[in-house]
Amino acid sequence: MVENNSNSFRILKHKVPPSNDSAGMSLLPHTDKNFLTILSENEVQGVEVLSKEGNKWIQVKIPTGSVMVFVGDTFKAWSNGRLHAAKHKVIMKGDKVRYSCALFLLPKEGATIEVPQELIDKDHPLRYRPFTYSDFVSFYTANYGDQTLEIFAGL
Ligand SMILES: O=C(O)CCC(=O)C(=O)O
Ligand SMILES: [Fe+2]
Repeated sequence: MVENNSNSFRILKHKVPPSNDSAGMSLLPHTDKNFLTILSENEVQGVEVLSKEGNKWIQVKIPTGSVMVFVGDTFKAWSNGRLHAAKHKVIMKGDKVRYSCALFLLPKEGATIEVPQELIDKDHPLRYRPFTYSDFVSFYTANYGDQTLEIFAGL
């Protein structure tokens, strides 16, 4: 599915918040919709990740020379929900601009995202119906919201 896949590369500039005392929401809470994201940042941190329990935002400092990897909703679906797609956001504080580079790995065009039989058993019943990434993204663009994957493909 990810063999001969396509990728999308993005450089984001997060501006300094209006006053040094204020903290600015620079990217709203979301899960990535793609398969996997590889993220690097300059020395200006700002990513916060929601704990799996959903009750705590954790500030993340990506060590210099390292990258952060996010499981996207598509990978979560393919794994039958065994992998967690962490919700994250960007909060800007201080007086330095943040630059981040993100490589978004997308499923092969037209590929059906379908849970492999090996990942389904009595303790892990099938949680997601098969879908294509482009249908999922179209649904997401038309219905921005929190539980997009569950609403779109959840069983
Ligand atoms: O800019 C960042 O640090 C995060 C970017 C991000 O989460 C995204 O583009 O999906
Ligand atoms: Fe993201």
